[in-house]
Amino acid sequence: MESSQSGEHDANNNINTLLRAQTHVWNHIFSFINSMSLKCAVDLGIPDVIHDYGKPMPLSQLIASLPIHPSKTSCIPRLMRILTHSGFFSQQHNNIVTENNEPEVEYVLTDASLLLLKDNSLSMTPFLNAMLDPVFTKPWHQLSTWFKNSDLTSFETAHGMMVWDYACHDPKLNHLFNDAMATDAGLVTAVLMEKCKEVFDGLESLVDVGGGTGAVAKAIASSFPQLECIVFDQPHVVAGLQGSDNLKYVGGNMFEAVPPANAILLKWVLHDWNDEECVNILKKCKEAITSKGKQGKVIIIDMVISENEKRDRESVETQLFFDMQMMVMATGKERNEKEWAKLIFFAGFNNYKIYPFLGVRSLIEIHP
Ligand SMILES: C[S@@+](CC[C@H](N)C(=O)[O-])C[C@H]1O[C@@H](n2cnc3c(N)ncnc32)[C@H](O)[C@@H]1O
Repeated sequence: MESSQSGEHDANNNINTLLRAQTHVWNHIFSFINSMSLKCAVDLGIPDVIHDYGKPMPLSQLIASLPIHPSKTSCIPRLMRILTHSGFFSQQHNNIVTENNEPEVEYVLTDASLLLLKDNSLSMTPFLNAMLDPVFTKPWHQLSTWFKNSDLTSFETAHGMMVWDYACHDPKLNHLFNDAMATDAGLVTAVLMEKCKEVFDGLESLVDVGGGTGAVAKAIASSFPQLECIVFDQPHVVAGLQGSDNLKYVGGNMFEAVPPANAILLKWVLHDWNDEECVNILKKCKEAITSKGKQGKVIIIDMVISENEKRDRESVETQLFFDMQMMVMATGKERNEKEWAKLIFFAGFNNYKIYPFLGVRSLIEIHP
């Protein structure tokens, strides 16, 4: 009797384990539904519509305000349900009833959807638009093919050229990508000014290498009016951009030469490149440093991957996502401290200091 009961118990356990495993597999197969539902809500302007309403927005008002076909109205609650589940909206129940006397839900924004508002200076919408553009999602379908061929990146397998060449030849992608990068500047510079302003103290000149359209350098130049800033990037990226009194744009190739300055900033640049390429970039930066002592430095802003369980699960996942993104789109990777130290010393620098103040990223200061 006892053994038949324990046999039943084992069978139940087995079934539960299998059902849980099945759910796990389904959730991973369908992970893209999170990204695509979010993209749809942003395309429809849902965060802005709720924000402009100025108070918790009843579902019926939301539906009436959206540019959708009348046949789709019953689908909006379903879109809102998954995005509420994933933390982009939250629901309030204020005893409001619809015309049919049914309880009506009201929606408010969360911290995450505030970051998707069009007019928020920290808006991440351009980043979402670029990363979920078919040009950037197509290489994921080629990933296993890439593992079997000799192409440098899966992006190359999908598009026949490297991402930087694609951007050079396609002005639409060039803008999409540059705007995506610029969205990151506001938050990063706010944190820099708050938590490690001393890194910029005493500098007379700074070059932001791979500085894109200059969003970060502009913020630094306005916080430190005595600092001469240069945004250095590929010619097609900086073409036609206007500088200011203490900021100018220079086009060039960081593998050939970097304009001279006390300090060189490399934000979100080295993770695009493999170790050998990084050492070459760092050597060019070292040659460009004009100042001795603690003013002469390279300031790197990138991830330092955690080796142990110090980080929460969501941050670890973000770092792993970025690492895969660098493998698929470029020749780069996200690095742990040991890997950073190796690059830094190989390029001829003497020491480094990590400021872990930037969420999943860090500032690494290195001296010749
Ligand atoms: C990931 S983006 C980072 C942009 C910016 N630093 C930021 O954090 O928003 C990398 C930048 O490196 C630039 N880049 C790529 N190859 C380069 C080269 N050979 N010389 C100079 N810049 C280059 C790209 O044009 C792009 O703007």
